Amino acid sequence: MLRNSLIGSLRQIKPILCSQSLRSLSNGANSGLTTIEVDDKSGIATLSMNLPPVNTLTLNLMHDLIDSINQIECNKSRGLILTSSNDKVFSAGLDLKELYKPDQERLKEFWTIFQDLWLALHLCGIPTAAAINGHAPAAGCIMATACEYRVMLPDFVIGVHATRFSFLVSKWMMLSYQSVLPRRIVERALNQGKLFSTQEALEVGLIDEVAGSKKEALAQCAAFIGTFDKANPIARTLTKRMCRDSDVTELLRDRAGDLRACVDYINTPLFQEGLSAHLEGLKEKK
Ligand SMILES: CCCCC/C=C\C/C=C\C=C\CC(=O)SCCNC(=O)CCNC(=O)[C@H](O)C(C)(C)COP(=O)(O)OP(=O)(O)OC[C@H]1O[C@@H](n2cnc3c(N)ncnc32)[C@H](O)[C@@H]1OP(=O)(O)O
Repeated sequence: MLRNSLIGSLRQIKPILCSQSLRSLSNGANSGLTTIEVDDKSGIATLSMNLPPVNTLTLNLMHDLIDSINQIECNKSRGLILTSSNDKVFSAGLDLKELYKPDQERLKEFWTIFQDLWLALHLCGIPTAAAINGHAPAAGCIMATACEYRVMLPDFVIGVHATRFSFLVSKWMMLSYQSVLPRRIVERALNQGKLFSTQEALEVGLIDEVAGSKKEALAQCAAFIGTFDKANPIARTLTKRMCRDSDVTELLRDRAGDLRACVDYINTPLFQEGLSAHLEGLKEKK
């Protein structure tokens, strides 16, 4: 709903009628794979992904995330912190099972909702931060880079390691990475399929801070959100959207073309063989 209105005019204040009252953040029509907690004092909403074992981005989780982001925006929270209920994994990225020998219609739906999720995070009108309390590979990293600030716990990895399995990424996913890291580092990291340790991520600027615990990470994200207190919220939202306009336009100008290219690529033997080997590798780990 929100995303559609934004697609019409990126520069407009979101013209939505939010009828829910502040703090009545039920998870209504969604599958309950996310939870929202609003801090009464700060007004900041913490959005947790809660799909064991590793928060893979399934259709349902992505649907719930988009629904929750909309609810948080509608309820005029002061900011949004994205995190995980799992203490080892922020998100394992896209659900690989959806990409293996896929049903074609379902694959289209899957990729479209992934595009929607990226747009929802990118265009979220309120300040956003990611408390990365576990591993964040692939789309887990892309979600974090769509937020405005990242705080990560030690001894985890983050990055887009797609080339290790003969995967490609769409240009808008690369742009997300590139909005946080210098182009030369993105080019090298994407080509290498590099996963950065927490310390390496801090050194290159992929994350903004390291925290000793999840509680500290949430506090550091909240402190970041507090830095916008003096900004007019409408001016801030418009400025954020202006800053992100070219990346978002890259996807919006040809969503259907992106979908076609992805579906075509996912169906290639190169992709399917790489994915099969990757899934085997995950099984053999045990
Ligand atoms: C113009 C052209 C454009 C082309 C674009 C085309 C296509 C798109 C291509 C790529 C898109 C990339 C984006 C993605 O996000 S792809 C997803 C990549 N993610 C991964 O590779 C992560 C794999 N997982 C891990 O590395 C580990 O699980 C992790 C470090 C996250 C956690 O380790 P841990 O030891 O705690 O847990 P595991 O025992 O490994 O996992 C538990 C359980 O979960 C299963 N699983 C893990 N990750 C995934 C996943 N992403 N999808 C589905 N299932 C996953 C794992 O197999 C275990 O299952 P089981 O054995 O218990 O049944």
